[in-house]
Parts: sequence; C-alpha cells; structure tokens
Amino acid sequence: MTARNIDGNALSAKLRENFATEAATLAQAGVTPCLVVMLVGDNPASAVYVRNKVAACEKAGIKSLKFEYPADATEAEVLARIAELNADPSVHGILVQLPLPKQIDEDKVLEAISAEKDVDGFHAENFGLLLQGRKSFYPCTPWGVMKMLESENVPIKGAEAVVIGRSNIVGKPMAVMLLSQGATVTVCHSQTKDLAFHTRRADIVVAAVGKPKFLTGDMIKPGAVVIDVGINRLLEGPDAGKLCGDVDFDSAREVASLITPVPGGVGPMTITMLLGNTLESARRAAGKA
Ligand SMILES: NC(=O)C1=CN([C@@H]2O[C@H](COP(=O)(O)OP(=O)(O)OC[C@H]3O[C@@H](n4cnc5c(N)ncnc54)[C@H](OP(=O)(O)O)[C@@H]3O)[C@@H](O)[C@H]2O)C=CC1
Ligand SMILES: Nc1nc(=O)c2c([nH]1)NC[C@@H]1CN(c3ccc(C(=O)N[C@@H](CCC(=O)O)C(=O)O)cc3)C=[N+]21
Repeated sequence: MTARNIDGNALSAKLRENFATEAATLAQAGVTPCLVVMLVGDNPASAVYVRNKVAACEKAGIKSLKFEYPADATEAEVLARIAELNADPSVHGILVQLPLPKQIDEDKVLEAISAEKDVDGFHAENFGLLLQGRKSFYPCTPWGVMKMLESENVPIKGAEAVVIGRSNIVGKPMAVMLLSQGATVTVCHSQTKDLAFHTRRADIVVAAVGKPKFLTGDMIKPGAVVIDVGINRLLEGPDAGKLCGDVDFDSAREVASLITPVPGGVGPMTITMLLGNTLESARRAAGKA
C-alpha cells in the first residue's frame, strides 16, 4: 500500500477562506482582530515561525504586532509587557513564542497571559477546561491535527491511538483530544520500554518527538493513519537546510493508509487554528461569540 497524503496547505486554505470576511465584519463593528506575538532572543527557527504567523495574519485581515526582546531580556520586562497587553482592549490574542531563554520562567510567563487572550491555549485555566471537556482555547497544533483527521473522516471512536511525546504543548493535549473523541489512547515518551510494541497496535499514530525520521515503517501497523508533528531542520547530509518530520516518510508511506507530509502538513494547520482562535477571541470581545 502507498499512503495518501493529508494536505495541510489545502485544508488550511479551505478553513481560512472565510477568515478575511469574518475579520472585516468584526472590524466594521468596531473590533479589529489583533494578535500580538512576542519573541525573546535570536533563535532563528522561532524567527521563521513568527514571520509565518505575521504574514498569515495579514492575509486574513487580522492585525498583528510583533514585540522583540534581546536574548538577555529579563523576566520582569516580559511580564510588564504582558500586563500592558492584558489591559489593552484592542488586543485579542497574546502569543509568547517558545522556547524562552533560561533566565525566564516559562510557566510564569504563560500564566501571566490573560486566559481570555491565550490563543495558544497554553494557560493552566484553558488546559484545565480542555481536560474537563469544557470550552476553552484549544492548543493550536493538536487541534489542527483533529481537524485533519476529521477532514478525512478517520474514525476516532474506538480507535487505538498512540501519541509519541508528552509535552504540554503537543503530546498531552493531543492525547486528551483523542480521548475526548472516543479513542483508546496510549501516550509514549522517552521512558517507554518497547515503543514499537505500542505503535504497531495503533490505528492512529501521532509523532511529536523532535527527532528526525524517528518513526519508521516497520513500527507502523499496515493501514494506520500517521500524523507527523515534528519540525526538524536538517543540519547535515544531502538535505541539509531542509525541513524534516519525526516520521521516516519514505518507509512509513509504504505501510500507512494516510500520512501527513513535512512541510505542508501539521505546520500550516497550527497557524490556521491560531488565526481561528484570534478571531474567536475578537468575536467574544465584540459580544458576538
Ligand atoms: N507542526 C507544528 O506546528 C509544531 C511542531 N512542533 C514540533 O514537534 C516536535 C515535538 O515538539 P514538543 O512536544 O514541543 O517537544 P518536546 O521536546 O517538548 O517533547 C518531546 C517528547 O518526545 C519524547 N521523546 C524524546 N525522545 C524519545 C524517544 N526516544 N522515544 C519516545 N519518546 C521520546 C519526550 O519524552 P520525555 O517527556 O520523557 O522527555 C517528550 O515527551 C518537535 O519536532 C517540534 O519542533 C512543535 C510544536 C508545533
Ligand atoms: N507559543 C508558541 N506557540 C506555537 O505554536 C509554537 C511555539 N510557541 N514555538 C515553536 C512551535 C513550532 N510551531 C510551528 C508553526 C508553524 C509551522 C509551519 O508553518 N510550518 C510550515 C513551513 C515552515 C517553514 O518552511 O519553515 C510547514 O510545516 O509546512 C511550523 C512550526 C509553532 N510553535
């Protein structure tokens, strides 16, 4: 079998079709949707993502502001700006690009963002609501994955789902969303004893590990759906400089039924869901949600 791709660019384009109209309607009602992205330090990968986010906002008619801080910025400086943005009614979304330099406490910064403006869905309040199955801002990457599965009518109820990775921003919320939708979920991580034992049983495998070509075809059940969240920039070899996922695409696609490519898979969906959350926040501010 050769798997079919789930095209994250095409699905994103479809979902973003109405965004500009919605943004214009809100603007007419006096609420111009606005996302603020904060970038601390000079991580080149982060700079690229921030640029992508800002460009996507512009296309969708969402105002975006970028605040950049040097790598030696203090936690107090960052927190002061967040307090200012929390109080500013013209701002609907605040995103602090991760990772942060080590002198800054990530948890403290994420908790400082007002839950109503937490369009990343990383605040403890929003994460708690997600766990309880209540409405919140959902983390963009796992939510984008759910939309990809939905677009292909992949059955979730009763499916065996394996998530590799247990981070707060991808693995954990991904597992919770699959669980809420009725999958039987196994979460694997660096302490898992026999990873392939788990992945070979899975109808749906999500790889969020941060290791290029980590999940190979021999670890996948024939006909499984393979979701590659990984975004790794290759540093050496013939493909140096190119992006590569956590899945060994060539071997995996011979075994899977559906697979997400990198680039053009989960990445663009993350940005789409971020724009969606920002519009939702603006709608709430306009009293139209
Ligand atoms: N497409 C997108 O929009 C996004 C992509 N990403 C990408 O997704 C990937 C994961 O990101 P993130 O969750 O933030 O990464 P983290 O580094 O925070 O988490 C990685 C997870 O993988 C687990 N892991 C590491 N090594 C192994 C192993 N040998 N076997 C099994 N599990 C292992 C870790 O386990 P342990 O907890 O035990 O250490 C950890 O839970 C990265 O490539 C990142 O760039 C991230 C965000 C958005
Ligand atoms: N607070 C915070 N929120 C995040 O959502 C967040 C973050 N910090 N830190 C870093 C990760 C990573 N991430 C990506 C978003 C888009 C692409 C993306 O657009 N990828 C495209 C192309 C990228 C390219 O060409 O470089 C693709 O896969 O096709 C990738 C990765 C969001 N993250």
